[in-house]
Amino acid sequence: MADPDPARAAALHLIGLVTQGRRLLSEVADRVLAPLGAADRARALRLATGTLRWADRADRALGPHLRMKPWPGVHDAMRLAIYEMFVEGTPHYGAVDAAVTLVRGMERGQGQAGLTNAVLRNVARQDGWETLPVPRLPKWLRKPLIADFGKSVVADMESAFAAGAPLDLTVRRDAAGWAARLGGTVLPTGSVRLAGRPQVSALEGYAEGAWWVQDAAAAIPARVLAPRPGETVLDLCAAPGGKTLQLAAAGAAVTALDVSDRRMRRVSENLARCGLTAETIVADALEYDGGPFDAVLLDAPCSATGTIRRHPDLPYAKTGEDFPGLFALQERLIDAALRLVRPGGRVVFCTCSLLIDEGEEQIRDALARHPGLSLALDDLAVEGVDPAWIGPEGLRLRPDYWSDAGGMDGFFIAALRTPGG
Ligand SMILES: C[S@@+](CC[C@H](N)C(=O)[O-])C[C@H]1O[C@@H](n2cnc3c(N)ncnc32)[C@H](O)[C@@H]1O
Repeated sequence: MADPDPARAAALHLIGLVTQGRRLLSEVADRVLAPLGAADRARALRLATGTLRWADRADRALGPHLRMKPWPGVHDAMRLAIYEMFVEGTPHYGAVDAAVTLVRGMERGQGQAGLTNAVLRNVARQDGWETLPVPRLPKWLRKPLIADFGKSVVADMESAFAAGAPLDLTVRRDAAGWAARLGGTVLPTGSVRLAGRPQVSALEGYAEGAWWVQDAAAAIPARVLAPRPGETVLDLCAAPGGKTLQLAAAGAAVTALDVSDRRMRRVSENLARCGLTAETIVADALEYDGGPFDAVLLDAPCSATGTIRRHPDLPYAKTGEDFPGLFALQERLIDAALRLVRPGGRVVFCTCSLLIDEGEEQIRDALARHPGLSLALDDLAVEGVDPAWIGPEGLRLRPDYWSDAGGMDGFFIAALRTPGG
């Protein structure tokens, strides 16, 4: 029996941890990929991510050839082979043989190898991959999104998730110059978008911190906060620090706080690379009592459903069961942010979520809880933001916006003013 190719074996292991173990790739990838060399690590991650991105369409291709659902591990091996054949263009016999080898290596897998071979050969002979529907979100997420946005918008979001995400950079100065040097384009909001998937740390400007990787949508909250030089700004959930860097680069006196010591080290590394300074504090925001600050940025922990373009594992790893706990935490974090800002100060609340419970609803509830708190909708009209994206509670960014230019992460951003001052 041929040995399985290590990158494919690691990819299948990762896929199983997501689909059966309900773990996010970000939680398990480092450990699973550690024994591999750099090239195999990158390939395994690409195969796992791509397979999960296209798994729903692979299941449609498999449907006519299966009388009953295969074992979960066998099912994932079939999805991997189908992804390789139809998306990566791997020669069919190679992808099928690799899947059969992987299945043979499973406990009691000998008996499943024939089925895997027969089914995959049938799928390989079938035309029409491109005409199958765009991969759909699972019901637990699709249903609430349809209730909030309608079927056609959700279909557009699903197309954006299938398309994946380009690499966006926030540059400290001279966006046009860096776009020209790196072969990218300047987006309407000022981020630089690169084509392809270059190795980030090898690009010109990385080592000296002339720019950092940050999705174009994720760069907007700090622009909405618009810190002035010398203002005291608290970045309340700061790690890994993309927004801290923006605030510090604008000349604010930044305090960056996060509950995670490990993640906070990333903030310090990022600040050091960019030659920027901020006070860094590892603490629970709910217990922190510094300040008061001129402004607070609260990028709250959330479902991260706005980032599925880059994390197609999320719909398979999550079920939505743990989200109500996040909604409650967001509410308490908003109250903490309002306590830490000076009277008449600014609070920008944001989440990389598509769920209105983590956006519009949070703001409606906060306004009801805090008499005198007001919205500063004008602050949301930063350069490049389409006014049509601004709703009564805040700025709703969707993955299907800028679809011709590569989309953006889903985000909700609200600008609040405390009374007094
Ligand atoms: C969405 S991420 C922040 C991303 C970050 N603002 C950036 O731009 O790179 C949410 C962060 O909230 C932190 N967090 C969660 N609960 C917290 C709490 N109670 N106090 C402080 N930080 C918390 C997490 O550790 C995580 O780093």
